[in-house]
Amino acid sequence: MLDKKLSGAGLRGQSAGETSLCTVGKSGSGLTYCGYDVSDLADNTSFEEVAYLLFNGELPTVDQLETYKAELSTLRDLPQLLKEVLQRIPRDAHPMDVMRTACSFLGNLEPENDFSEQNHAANRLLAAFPAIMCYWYKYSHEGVEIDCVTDEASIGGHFLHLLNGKTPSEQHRRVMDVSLILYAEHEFNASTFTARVCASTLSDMFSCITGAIGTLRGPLHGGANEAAMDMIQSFSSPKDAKVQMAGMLERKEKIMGFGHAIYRTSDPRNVIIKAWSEKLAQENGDTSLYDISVACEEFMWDSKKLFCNADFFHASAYHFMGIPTKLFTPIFVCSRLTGWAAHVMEQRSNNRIIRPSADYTGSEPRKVTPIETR
Ligand SMILES: CC(=O)SCCNC(=O)CCNC(=O)[C@H](O)C(C)(C)COP(=O)(O)OP(=O)(O)OC[C@H]1O[C@@H](n2cnc3c(N)ncnc32)[C@H](O)[C@@H]1OP(=O)(O)O
Ligand SMILES: O=C([O-])CC(=O)C(=O)O
Repeated sequence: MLDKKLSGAGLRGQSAGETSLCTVGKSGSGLTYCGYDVSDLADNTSFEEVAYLLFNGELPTVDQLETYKAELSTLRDLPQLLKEVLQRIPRDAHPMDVMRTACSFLGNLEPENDFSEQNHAANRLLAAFPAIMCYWYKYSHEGVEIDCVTDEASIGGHFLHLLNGKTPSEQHRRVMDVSLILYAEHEFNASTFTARVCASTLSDMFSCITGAIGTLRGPLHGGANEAAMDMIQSFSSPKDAKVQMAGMLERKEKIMGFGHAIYRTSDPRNVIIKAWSEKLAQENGDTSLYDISVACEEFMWDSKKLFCNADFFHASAYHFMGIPTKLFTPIFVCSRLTGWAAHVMEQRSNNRIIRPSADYTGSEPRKVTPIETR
């Protein structure tokens, strides 16, 4: 929204601390990680380089990257006890609940004993999340117990390989990589702030990340990409999309994948993932979903000056790669974990317990009346 107010409820516009990890919505450059523009990172780096950057403050050299990727590869497999827990989670469970439970359970099996283990804990989750998601999905939906290890060099390729049981195309690998880069970090968003609040009590990494997953789950945050997909699929044509969306706005319904708490006129990630969605549409011979998505974008801008956030064109891009809609938000977890963990480390490095105050709006002081006379 052009006249968006960066103040008021929801702590909007208030500084809640310092970070050297990210800027969001600063004039000139929309989104930066450790000083690098996200579009530069999306064009010229891999997700593992971005993870390294967020955890270490600098991009890796060739040798550092090779060592880091080799370390991550050794951390991909899941302990048998975790596989057994995943087998017991029903097919109709929400996949974000699966991620939340698995993260918490891994924290029981391999606890972070002290903060010197924080990088290992973060890397373990980063390496294991794709297998957690795919192991549960394939077991509960297809009765298949997958091997959690692949020879894929990248996390994005590893995920696609686990999901489809075969080597992904170069294009799909690259789209996953870009997607994971785009979702990696976003300053004091709701889930990251949750992680920092938890970290500020000196809790462990697994608790911080488990809390963050629960916060990302909601449709106003990470859950929007799935909700956007359901909506786009319910439209039969670009014209139908515009008619239906007009009705939704009239009924004051929120349209998922549009608007943002910080950006006012555009989300810098949208143009990047939209371009990939278009390429994938061409590859798939799609003649409706991409055009419908573009019609939604035009309609929302023309009627409400609301723009697509990162989630909107992720929906069609993931769909074109054959990813089931219910896994969209868990993929977001695989990526944002890097931002969450980096913020946990940053909070720990200069900590004071996060404990704001509230403006009281309740009743005046009063006396308890005996229960029989109330
Ligand atoms: C990765 C991410 O987490 S990105 C966000 C993903 N979430 C979504 O896509 C959900 C849909 N979007 C929204 O609900 C909101 O835009 C949020 C939660 C992202 C931001 O919320 P806010 O900062 O409160 O929004 P903002 O101040 O811009 O809202 C201004 C007005 O636009 C309306 N508005 C904002 N977004 C939308 C939307 N997607 N559909 C319809 N109306 C909207 C608000 O209802 C509000 O109207 P009002 O003044 O009549 O109450
Ligand atoms: O910053 C926010 O409020 C939401 C978010 O995480 C993102 O857009 O990636």
